[in-house]
Amino acid sequence: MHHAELAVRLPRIFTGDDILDLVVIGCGPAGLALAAESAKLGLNVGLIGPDLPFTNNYGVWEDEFKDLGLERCIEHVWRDTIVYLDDTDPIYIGRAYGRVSRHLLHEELLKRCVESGVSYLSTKVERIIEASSGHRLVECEGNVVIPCRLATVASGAASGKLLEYEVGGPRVSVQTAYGIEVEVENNPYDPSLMVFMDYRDYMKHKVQCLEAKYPTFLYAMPMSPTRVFFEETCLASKDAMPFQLLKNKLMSRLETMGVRIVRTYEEEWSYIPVGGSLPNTEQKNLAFGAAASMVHPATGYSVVRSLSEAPKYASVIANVLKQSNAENMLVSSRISGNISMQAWNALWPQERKRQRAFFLFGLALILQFDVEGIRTFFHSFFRLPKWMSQGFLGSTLSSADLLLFALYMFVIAPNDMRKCLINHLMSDPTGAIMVKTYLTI
Ligand SMILES: CC(C)=CCC/C(C)=C/C=C/C(C)=C/C=C/C(C)=C/C=C/C=C(C)/C=C/C=C(C)/C=C/C=C(\C)CCC=C(C)C
Repeated sequence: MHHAELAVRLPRIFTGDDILDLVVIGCGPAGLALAAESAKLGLNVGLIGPDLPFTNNYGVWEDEFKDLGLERCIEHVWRDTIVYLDDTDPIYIGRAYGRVSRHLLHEELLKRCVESGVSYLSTKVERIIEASSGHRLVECEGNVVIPCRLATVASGAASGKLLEYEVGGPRVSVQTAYGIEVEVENNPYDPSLMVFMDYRDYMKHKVQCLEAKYPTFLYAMPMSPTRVFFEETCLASKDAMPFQLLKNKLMSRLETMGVRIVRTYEEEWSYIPVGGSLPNTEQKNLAFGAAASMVHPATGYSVVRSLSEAPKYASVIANVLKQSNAENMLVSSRISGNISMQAWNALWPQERKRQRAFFLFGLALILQFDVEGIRTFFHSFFRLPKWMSQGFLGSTLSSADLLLFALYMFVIAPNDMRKCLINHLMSDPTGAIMVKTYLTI
């Protein structure tokens, strides 16, 4: 039912010689949100990409989604969120968590596109080139060419061939997860609490299997006393953890816990590249969402950030286009070369780069821990004042706040962990890069 909705509900891009103000490539949450917000500002916007339903189950903090005016897209809310690290008392985070209905979110973003007058073409983009007039020409499958003044790539982390990234940046790591929504007997989890992380050692009293030594955790959304979404998650690893391994680990975990699956509704494989380089901010094509490296390197979350930055980024794009219009009338017919750069600088100002350098340093820290190390680390993380841990997860701490965050973490961490933090700062290359980025004005 959700198939072909974009094609049915949005007017088709007219492929004559009309020049669109903006073409957005990619129909995920980031692409749809940016297209709608830009068209709302009066731009003539075309959206290009395959017409597919959203496939991932998004989990969000309820307050963040409410702030975006999207609470009606949440299909289930847990009044609190819980973290189990070991056999000591669990940690209550004191924050409601929601499961986003991917159908309602798709529907809502599509509605915003319809209302603001976005046009659409269901096809694959092959490359984007520059016309002699300075316009962008978006070349699609079947020799269809769409001229536009600016093109923004928002087709996720696999947008590589349409964009250039800084060379020599950090290596990409991967967050992988295998999930199932199931009907079960013996669900041990309270249906009023969302299980953000369960890092407990479920194999403690058993012969250790191969999978047990990997530091993965269980993310669980009990929808009712018997229906649960379980997801075995590897927060980050240098090489993607094979899905089969995650699946085996989930199955033996559930078995050890005495949970018996009586029916499977859905299976999910999630692969999220984290870290990696920033896009080259001198290129003429723009990017947004995961394609623009907006995924939080230390958590893998990105949807809320893309949705919340879409209005601001759209207004930057509208302004640079307006400005270049005025300049063109005065000077020549050529689009001035630096308009893309202004948009890039608005997306990745030096302050954002500092924050990201800190997150990459955090990601490298996580990568080197074994299960025991991760438990000790998160014991400290979840004891931070709320504004710090929430701000870290939501990317809302300034670069100065992040230094305070690091110092606080150091103060409350046990001695071994303190040593580890300082060692990491002194010896990991991401530490030196972070210091250098912080010192660049
Ligand atoms: C479907 C989808 C979308 C998905 C699926 C998958 C999943 C389920 C996922 C999930 C995820 C999660 C849950 C995540 C979470 C995360 C977290 C919590 C994270 C956190 C992190 C943290 C960190 C990184 C931190 C860091 C820290 C640091 C770096 C610190 C430092 C410090 C120092 C260096 C010290 C200094 C001092 C002086 C100088 C004295």
